Amino acid sequence: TGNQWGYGKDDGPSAWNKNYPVADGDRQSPIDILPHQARHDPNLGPIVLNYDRCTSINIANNGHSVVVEFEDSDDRSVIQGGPLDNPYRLKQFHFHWGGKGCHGSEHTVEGNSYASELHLVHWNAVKFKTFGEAASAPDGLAVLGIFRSDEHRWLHMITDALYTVKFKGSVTDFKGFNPKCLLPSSLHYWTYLGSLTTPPLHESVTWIVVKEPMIVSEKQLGKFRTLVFTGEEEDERTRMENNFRPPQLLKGRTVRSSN
Ligand SMILES: Cc1ccn(O)c(=O)c1
Ligand SMILES: [Zn+2]
Repeated sequence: TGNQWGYGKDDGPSAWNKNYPVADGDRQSPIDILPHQARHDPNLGPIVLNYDRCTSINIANNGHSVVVEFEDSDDRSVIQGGPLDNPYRLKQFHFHWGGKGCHGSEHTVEGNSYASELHLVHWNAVKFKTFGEAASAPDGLAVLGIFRSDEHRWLHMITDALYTVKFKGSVTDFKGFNPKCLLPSSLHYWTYLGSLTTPPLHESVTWIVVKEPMIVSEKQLGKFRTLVFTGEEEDERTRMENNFRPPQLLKGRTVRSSN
């Protein structure tokens, strides 16, 4: 009904263009990254993350993923540098993952998927007044994508909280979590202009995909699969997994690489 979408056979990525024609647009995400065809750009400086004063608020199951929201009423936690012309405020982070052990990342590298992908979503509060306004503007969002391949010491803080958000619509407090602990040591990256990977698929994202994957264990990934897409009040329990969109056409875009 209406703008209802999901990852199933009938409401999944191949059906999204019915309600969201931009799905067939010229800067859609994710993409398959070909490192040897990425243009090394010496002008691309390092990514700078100022998360030390970030304020996490809650963790929620929104029926598509598990999301940790942050206080974004000021510039307390921002990403800047790299391809970005100004600081972008951290709004939320969430994950995409696969079924039992198989692929699950959204971006792929030379056709290879990782088990999962973390997205840290930021918005351009210099140019726009609200996240909603930024989300539909070409330079409105910056999403940091981090591949997740096998045991991560800090991830237990997330996986230990997942049982509290098993059902769609559940929200619990999640304070004092700094997502910097989820990042790999080196922040070398690929960057390109793309879109949200879920409806409404706005072509508003400057993607910054970190090359080095973070390590999570199969056990930890298994805990993400204890979540369900459906609400507690619904009778069926549809396990939350394979909530990723496959790679989209590059359509002439250039992918740049930091050093
Ligand atoms: C804003 C937004 C919404 C969904 N997803 O998957 C994203 O990566 C970013
Ligand atoms: Zn995402």
